[in-house]
Amino acid sequence: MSVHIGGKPGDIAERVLLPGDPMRAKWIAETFLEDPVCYTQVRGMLGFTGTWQGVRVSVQGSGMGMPSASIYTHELINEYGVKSVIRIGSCGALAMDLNLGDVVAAIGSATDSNMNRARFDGLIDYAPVADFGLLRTAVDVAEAQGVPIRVGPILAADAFYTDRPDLYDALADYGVLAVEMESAAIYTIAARYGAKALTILTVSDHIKRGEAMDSAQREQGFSNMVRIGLATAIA
Ligand SMILES: O=P(O)(O)O[C@H]1O[C@H](CO)[C@@H](O)[C@H]1O
Ligand SMILES: O=c1cc[nH]c(=O)[nH]1
Repeated sequence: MSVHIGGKPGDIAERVLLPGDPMRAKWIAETFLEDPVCYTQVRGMLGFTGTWQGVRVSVQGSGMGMPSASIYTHELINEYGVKSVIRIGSCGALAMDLNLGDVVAAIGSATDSNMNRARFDGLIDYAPVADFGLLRTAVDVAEAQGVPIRVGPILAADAFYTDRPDLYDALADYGVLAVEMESAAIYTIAARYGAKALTILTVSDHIKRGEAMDSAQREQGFSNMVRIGLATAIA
């Protein structure tokens, strides 16, 4: 086991879906995977391995925010040999033409996190980006599944409750589609250690319009995103 994941070597597939919420990991495993086995419950951050369409896939909760997601991404890649991580998350939309339930694929991730400034000594504004092959596959499988997918940049924010909504307005002016809290760290760590990463999100809230999904909308919207994530992972 690693410091934060209880699985033995070999318990985790090379392809991992990474939802923030460990209960979403459980729901994905029980709803979509065949023969899911829970390999970790450390800190309640559940992880499962099973198969989808005959291919081994794991689903690992990563928690909220970049410090937490960094730990799981780092250990999955470096301790368990994971080759691709696909974040499956919720987000708050900034773009006015996005609606609740829409699926977004993050081509790149701006961030207010200090983690990359520390990495590059404050001298470089590193640009965390998706793996192009995974992104292209996700777009293709979404099209094949008949699910519209919006590709564009997002913001990975440290704070869920912001004191600076004016900055969100400014980012929207630059085409930033939505806000979540993990993608920049996942993209950076995957790049650093030679793995592939993609973030796929479902719009659970519209920040500018003050809208939020109800539970029925969440389930259907998240199902679309999970199917795209799984099909991308095994392609
Ligand atoms: O739905 P998840 O994957 O947790 O993602 C979003 O939801 C959490 C905030 O409610 C943050 O983790 C944010 O990134
Ligand atoms: O508004 C939102 C919704 C989901 N996740 C976020 O980080 N922000």
